[in-house]
Amino acid sequence: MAFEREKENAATAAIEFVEDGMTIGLGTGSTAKFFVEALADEIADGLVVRGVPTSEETRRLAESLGVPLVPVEQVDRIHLTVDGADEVDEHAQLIKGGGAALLREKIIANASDLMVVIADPSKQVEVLGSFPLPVEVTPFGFTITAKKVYDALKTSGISRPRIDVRRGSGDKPLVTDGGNYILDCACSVIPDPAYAAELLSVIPGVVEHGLFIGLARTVIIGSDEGASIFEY
Ligand SMILES: O=C[C@H](O)[C@H](O)[C@H](O)COP(=O)(O)O
Repeated sequence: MAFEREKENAATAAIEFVEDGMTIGLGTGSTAKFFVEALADEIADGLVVRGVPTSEETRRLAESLGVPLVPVEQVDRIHLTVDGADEVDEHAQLIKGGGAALLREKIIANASDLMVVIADPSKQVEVLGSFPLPVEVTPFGFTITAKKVYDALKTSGISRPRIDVRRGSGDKPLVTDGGNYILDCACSVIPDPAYAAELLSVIPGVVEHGLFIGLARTVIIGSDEGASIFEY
């Protein structure tokens, strides 16, 4: 797998943001996995924290590693969330959802005192959009919703968006943890992510989109030797 060392170094560096007694949002994906593993090592050494997983995949991983979890309904404060990203630009705006976990990830990140993004250098971009933007939609009426998503992306300045329903096993639409579908929107360039986010958010049938604007305050980029930390 590419960039494993860089991902692991970014994840390990994020441990410095963890303090005893914290409730921590646990992100999803191959980079977040390294963080959950690093956290499990700290817990084995005596750290006392509780995790709130952002996907069933992360819940299973955390349970298998002995990371104590708290049901999201019982959480009154999340001190920190550490999560990966598919793209991060120089304003800490993100595309997320490559692993179909964007809805829970955004709920938890938005509820956290601090969101720390961990990534390898391949995720850094000048302008968001090379990675197809995931948009989570309700199965009911999803073809209608897809047309509205197309119109919204055009209005936001994307010249020729291309939208595909993400497929899972047996070529059926992939179903998220929340029971929804994902539209992958190839945009090439998203000239105004905040405007695109605003337009997508008001479409009936759109449950959530993968643009994370104004949520990440810290970005950690791993390298072969260590990691660089950027504060916003
Ligand atoms: O839905 C998945 C998440 O947004 C992931 O955090 C994102 O896709 C990055 O994953 P990875 O660290 O595997 O590249």
